[in-house]
Amino acid sequence: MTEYCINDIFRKKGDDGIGVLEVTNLTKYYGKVKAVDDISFSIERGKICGILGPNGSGKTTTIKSICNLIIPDKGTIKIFGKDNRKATNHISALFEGTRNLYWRLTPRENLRYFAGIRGIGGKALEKNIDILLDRFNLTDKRDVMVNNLSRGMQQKVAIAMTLICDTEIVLLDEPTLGLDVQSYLDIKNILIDTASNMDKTILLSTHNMALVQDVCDDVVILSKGKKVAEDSMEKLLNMFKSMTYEIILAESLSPENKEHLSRLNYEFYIINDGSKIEIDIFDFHDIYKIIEELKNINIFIKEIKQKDVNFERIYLSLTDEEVNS
Ligand SMILES: Nc1ncnc2c1ncn2[C@@H]1O[C@H](COP(=O)(O)OP(=O)(O)OP(=O)(O)O)[C@@H](O)[C@H]1O
Repeated sequence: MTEYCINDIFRKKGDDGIGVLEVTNLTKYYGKVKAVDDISFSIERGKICGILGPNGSGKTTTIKSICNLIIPDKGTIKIFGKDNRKATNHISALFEGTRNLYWRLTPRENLRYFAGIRGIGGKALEKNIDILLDRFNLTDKRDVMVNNLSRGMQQKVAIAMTLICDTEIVLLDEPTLGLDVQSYLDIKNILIDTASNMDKTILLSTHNMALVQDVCDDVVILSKGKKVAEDSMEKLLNMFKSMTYEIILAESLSPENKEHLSRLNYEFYIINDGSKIEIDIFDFHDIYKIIEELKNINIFIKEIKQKDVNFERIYLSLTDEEVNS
């Protein structure tokens, strides 16, 4: 067994901009189903990248290909420039919640066992287990059987397992599924802290758009096996901010008026029982056309303002766009 040789598991991040993970033209068929269709993307060191998409869009297939659990039909995956099949020691992964845990072991024993599988042991490991458990607020639970911990605590132990081997890349599939608000906030903060203070590069698959907006630096969006977007969170939010308007009406829309609006070729969101409309436009002139349409059906506008957009709206817009095209 090798001595755990990390001097400072919580070292500061450095060398931003290095391409840690590069996926190029990844394609995978299951029989006749093209699960992943010519996807390329890359992630920089120390960043959290969200891989998102509707059910069946190819996220798990992509993540499992990166871990070398699935052999793709086409494409390459490079970890620090090396073929991923020769670089699995740089990756830790968490799939399907807490399935990596042994229920009859304590958090400390789980972490020790998991590190042991990768040949890590010794006094330094014990010290790092303590540091990790402290960071996850689990010190007082370190000797309690995992079976007797709350769901949120179990999830935190499961995430800690992906960090104990100190791999540069951490892949997390739905890390906050089914958690209460406090556990969700704990894990959200741990993810941000992990990427920025532990120098980890995280690829995160989740359907929780609030989490994505809160923690991700970059996002890759898949739909039906194809990549439909790859950009920084900041750019996407800025881009869509200038295009989302809130229109407050003098009175609520009648069912006939709602139907009239639904027939127009715009993405309307009717709010507050019809007294407010939100709309995403892609051409600035459209806002004048919409004002005109509302005038034509005798709807008076109290106020129009540009709205802070949330990522969920962007996600729906990008994935719908692909579905409808
Ligand atoms: N082992 C398999 N055999 C056959 N088809 C599969 C297999 N695994 C996945 N698929 C198909 O491949 C496509 C992509 O599946 P994948 O699990 O990668 O999507 P996903 O985006 O992770 O979905 P979810 O959000 O539901 O987990 C789907 O059409 C799915 O039915």
